Amino acid sequence: LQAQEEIIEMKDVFAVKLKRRRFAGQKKGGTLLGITIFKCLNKEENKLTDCAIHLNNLSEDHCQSWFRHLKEILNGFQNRPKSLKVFVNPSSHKREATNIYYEKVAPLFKLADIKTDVTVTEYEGHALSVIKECDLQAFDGVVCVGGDGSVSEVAHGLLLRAQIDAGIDTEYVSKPARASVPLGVIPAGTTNILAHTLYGIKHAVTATLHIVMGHVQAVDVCTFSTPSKLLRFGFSAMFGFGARTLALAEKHRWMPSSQRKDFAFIKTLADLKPEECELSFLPLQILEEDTHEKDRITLLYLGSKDQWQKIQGHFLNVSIMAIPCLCSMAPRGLAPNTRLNNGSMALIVVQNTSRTEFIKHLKRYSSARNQFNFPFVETYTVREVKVQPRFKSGPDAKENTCLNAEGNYPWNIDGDLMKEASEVHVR
Ligand SMILES: Nc1ncnc2c1ncn2[C@@H]1O[C@H](COP(=O)(O)OP(=O)(O)OP(=O)(O)O)[C@@H](O)[C@H]1O
Repeated sequence: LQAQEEIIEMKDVFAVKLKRRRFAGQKKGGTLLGITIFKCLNKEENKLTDCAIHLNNLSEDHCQSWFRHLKEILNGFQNRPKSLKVFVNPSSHKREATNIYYEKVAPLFKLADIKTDVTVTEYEGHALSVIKECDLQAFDGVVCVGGDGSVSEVAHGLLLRAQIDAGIDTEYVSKPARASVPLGVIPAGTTNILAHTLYGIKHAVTATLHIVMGHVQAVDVCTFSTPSKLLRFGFSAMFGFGARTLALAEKHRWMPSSQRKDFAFIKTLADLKPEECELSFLPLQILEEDTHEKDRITLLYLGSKDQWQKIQGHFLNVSIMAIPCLCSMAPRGLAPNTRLNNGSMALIVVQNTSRTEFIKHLKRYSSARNQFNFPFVETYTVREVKVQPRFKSGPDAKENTCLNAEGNYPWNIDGDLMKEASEVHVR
């Protein structure tokens, strides 16, 4: 019999336990059998899973000394969290976030000896109010179990708290302070664009293991403001079709969520209308070599810095995205021409066109073909954008069904509906 040698790298290990034989119901004691090492395994592309390796040895001294030694090495990994503040949204998707947390996430946190303080949110805005008040310094990170709406509420809360702690006026934030702790995202919602974009996959165990292993990824985030005040922090926004669809879906909250979204999508497509507005943007200077994918049209401004550009017209949709926004409908992303932390945003402008052409453009998001390769689509790499809708008066205004009585225009910010009458400045 030939002994097989296997190497386990400690950087992949996240827990070690003494293994004992116990009878059913027995909590303490038991015959020592050896030690068990828990490691994080990269099973397939982007997917992480945990696996247990049992090392059998009947000597108590031997096992205790190995256990202590391995524990010491694990405690030396400074980037791994020891204490986490967790928010679970029980109403996400089909109400399975609580189950996902207690069945898939919490056992791995326990195994890795991570202390948790869990808030199961009771209403919209609950996580935000807890973050404003809680002792964030007591935690190494915040974890959100839910969909994009929950994550963006928590991200907004963390950034708002960072401004307050840094003594910055939250009415108008010109140079935002960074969040003091990282945010972990466990996908459990209807849309999970943030988790999918961060981890390349929508998978709760993968997300948990990234958190346990202390993997930290810097992510670009934007401020959305009117000329007079900060509206919120966020990662992506849509104005026009993407926002009208959300506004209509929100009006039909009584429908089951996927049915509501399909209905709103089809109805908005049937009533397709352009928005008249003026877009001003500050292009980012990028070197030619940075445009990797040749098949994507990215208009790069190599001209002088700090020069605002303006386009006016009738637009079916305007997307402003600081991250690529991967989802099942768009596996390469809604904005594949930006990166998670390249300090820029993708501005994607869809000019008015026929419904048939617009559908062709939308269909390409799920195919391998370039969704921007149409004469009516323009993409820009920008640092700032201002969107100024042109308010219609007279009979035209009535036709504009998504405008409410106050003349507010809908915005889709990270899947949350926001209504604004004035210019919105994204930075
Ligand atoms: N207990 C609660 N009841 C109702 N809403 C809540 C509760 N807790 C949090 N929320 C709010 O629910 C919203 C949607 O949550 P989330 O995005 O996690 O779920 P979702 O299923 O992806 O949502 P959606 O159906 O909007 O796509 C968030 O804005 C959050 O603030």
